[in-house]
Amino acid sequence: MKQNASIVVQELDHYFGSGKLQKQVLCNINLEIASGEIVIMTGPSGSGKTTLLTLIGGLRAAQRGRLQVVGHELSEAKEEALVRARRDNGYIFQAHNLHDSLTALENVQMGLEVHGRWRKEERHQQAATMLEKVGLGERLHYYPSDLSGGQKQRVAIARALVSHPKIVLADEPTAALDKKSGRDVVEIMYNLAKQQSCTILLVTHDNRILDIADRIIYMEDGRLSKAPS
Ligand SMILES: Nc1ncnc2c1ncn2[C@@H]1O[C@H](COP(=O)(O)OP(=O)(O)OP(=O)(O)O)[C@@H](O)[C@H]1O
Repeated sequence: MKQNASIVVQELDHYFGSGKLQKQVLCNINLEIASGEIVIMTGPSGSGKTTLLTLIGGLRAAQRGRLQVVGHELSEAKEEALVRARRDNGYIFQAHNLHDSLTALENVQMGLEVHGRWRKEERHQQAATMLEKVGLGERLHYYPSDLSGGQKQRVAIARALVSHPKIVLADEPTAALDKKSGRDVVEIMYNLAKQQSCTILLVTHDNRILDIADRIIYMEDGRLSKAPS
């Protein structure tokens, strides 16, 4: 194991269902991601990418194998430990998952509230600064319904990164966006992550953004393999 590894996965298997309906979706996954590394995971639909991402994020419990994320052992973690581990990560999904009844500023502040670490004025200030960094300084009080798809995804990025997480997990962050907005969104995410030395694991089918990766990994039939050239 490398000393500065922020994600270590060893001999990880995962199954859905039980009995005759049991289906293995991850087989013997071994993966190390260094701190600050930006890794893109590609592969056919249904190959297990989201399942691996959710296991690493502590969004579901690992069944077999070893999973260590920023020093936390998740393989045998109880629910409370998974909840704590989840708080330490930033998440960006295809559907931005913003609260429609909250403004951009309030949505980003929620990324800080879960930590209970900052006072209200600090949360306000940090969220506003983050929205300025993603180019939405003029839209702090807009509701998601008044923002474009790319702008909503930029709010989601600000929310994911405002607490300076060590890891950001992103699942198809550009899928709902046109080429230009998709590109803008990943470049903003890339620049912020590099400034904050944040590790990113990003799942995508979008070939147009592969160049932002330090490394590309490929999943096929539940196994990690070399990407086809
Ligand atoms: N909650 C679940 N219960 C049962 N089977 C599931 C569940 N979630 C995923 N699967 C199955 O596990 C396999 C892997 O799914 P997963 O979503 O991880 O693939 P993926 O590579 O992310 O696909 P896509 O690129 O389409 O998002 C698929 O066959 C899927 O149908």
